[in-house]
Amino acid sequence: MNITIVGTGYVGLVTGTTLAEIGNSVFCVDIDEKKVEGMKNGVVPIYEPGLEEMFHRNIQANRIFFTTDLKEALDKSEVIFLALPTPPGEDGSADLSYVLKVANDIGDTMKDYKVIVNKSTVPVGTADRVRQTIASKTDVPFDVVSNPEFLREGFAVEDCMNPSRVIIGSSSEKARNIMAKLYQPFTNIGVPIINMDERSSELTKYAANSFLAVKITFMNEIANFCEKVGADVDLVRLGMGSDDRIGHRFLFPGIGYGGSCFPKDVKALLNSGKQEGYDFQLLEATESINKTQKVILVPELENYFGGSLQGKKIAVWGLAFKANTDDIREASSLDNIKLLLEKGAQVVAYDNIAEENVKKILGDKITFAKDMYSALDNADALLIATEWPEFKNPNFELMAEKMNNKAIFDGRNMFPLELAEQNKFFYKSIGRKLITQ
Ligand SMILES: NC(=O)c1ccc[n+]([C@@H]2O[C@H](COP(=O)([O-])OP(=O)(O)OC[C@H]3O[C@@H](n4cnc5c(N)ncnc54)[C@H](O)[C@@H]3O)[C@@H](O)[C@H]2O)c1
Ligand SMILES: O=c1ccn([C@@H]2O[C@H](COP(=O)(O)OP(=O)(O)O[C@H]3O[C@H](CO)[C@@H](O)[C@H](O)[C@H]3O)[C@@H](O)[C@H]2O)c(=O)[nH]1
Repeated sequence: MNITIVGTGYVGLVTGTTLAEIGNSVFCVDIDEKKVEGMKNGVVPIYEPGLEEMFHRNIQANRIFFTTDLKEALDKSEVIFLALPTPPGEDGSADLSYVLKVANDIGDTMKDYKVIVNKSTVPVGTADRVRQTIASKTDVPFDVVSNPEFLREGFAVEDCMNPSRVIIGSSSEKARNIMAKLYQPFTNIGVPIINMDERSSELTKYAANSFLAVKITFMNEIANFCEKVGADVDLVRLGMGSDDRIGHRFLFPGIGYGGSCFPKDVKALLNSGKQEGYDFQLLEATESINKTQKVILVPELENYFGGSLQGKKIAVWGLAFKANTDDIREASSLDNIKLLLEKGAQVVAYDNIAEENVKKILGDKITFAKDMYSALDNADALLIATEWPEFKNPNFELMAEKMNNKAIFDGRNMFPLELAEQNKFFYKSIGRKLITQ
């Protein structure tokens, strides 16, 4: 099939590359000229495990193309995916200007029947607005489909190649048949297609993300309470998760959830609720708890240093909002660094993959170390903000040699408490206690 993808970010580029991988011809459109030029020259603009190899393979096979010209791509394709940003506006509502602008441009240029498939995360009713926008510009027939994306950053290629389900929100049988044909290589391997109306499909995406944000937040509260009552969250987590109605996933406590999706989507659903006169109290609480949780270790650091962080040198391991990505949107590391700087501390950070993105916003306010150990030179404490695997089994002897103080504040519960104790480190993690029997 010939496909256009509008927007080549995490969703668009990975969707485009994987659809090319299964044999389609894919035309990727972006307004960012530099990005498009780079991709034409083989530069992958984001970090996603497995993407680079697949990207080059499909360029070589002449199955994926890049352009800034929407019209050129539209003329060649029957199915048009929208993978455009829907960032939060000032009131938290999803900003639909990118999606509606492209809908408008499609209406202006479309010459024959198209299926417009929205992959962006959008509030209920957006498919209707896209339909109205296009219809106001043209008499050419078309259909609009809601097809929310559930990929996780860091596993985007794996998730796109092995989706848990494909949601198709459409009232048009013709469009549903085209989508079924497009996704047939996945249904073939047992992935269910769930057909529904556009509104239910749009809400499914917000409901799924908000539920996961609530699940994490609930566990963060349990972890905080564990500390009050002398329980260990790792054991509670295992005990709870073994009930398959609960499951083990997304029960890991830490310094809050971040990323480009959970914070934004919780806000957007809250805002949609308000517009309909519905008060999502659970989401209100989730948002507020997460804000506090993100910086919950800063007061601990202050206490450790007798109340002031003035002049203290704090090493931060990990800047990305989670491991295996260069994405720093709403990363807990940034909230912590901002607060540490406000409190007069100096920050030396280490994250090879996300460093460049942080430099763009923090510039010379902090310094960057070339490896995890040199970040510790004369550091008064270490704060771990991202669960990069390389932090799992560090060389404690080397750490002790480099640091002024043997103090670790671990926002991602990276290693067993026993390990820190054996190495005589002060070690504060989230909701755990040393079990000695
Ligand atoms: N990142 C994720 O993990 C993820 C997962 C599922 C769903 N989503 C949703 O998918 C959507 C896209 O997210 P993303 O993270 O890929 O965004 P992104 O910001 O990484 O990428 C968006 C791309 O769209 C381009 N763009 C903007 N206006 C354009 C226009 N008029 N024409 C062509 N290109 C244009 C931008 O230049 C950018 O390259 C959002 O609604 C998001 O909520 C994201
Ligand atoms: O047990 C857990 C699991 C995750 N997190 C945090 O939650 C955030 C989000 O993690 P994750 O869901 O793995 O990353 P995303 O790439 O943001 O993916 C989410 O958001 C995407 C965008 O909508 C959806 O497509 C995915 O299904 C959904 O998992 C990160 O800050 C993690 O550190 C925890 O604190 N504890």
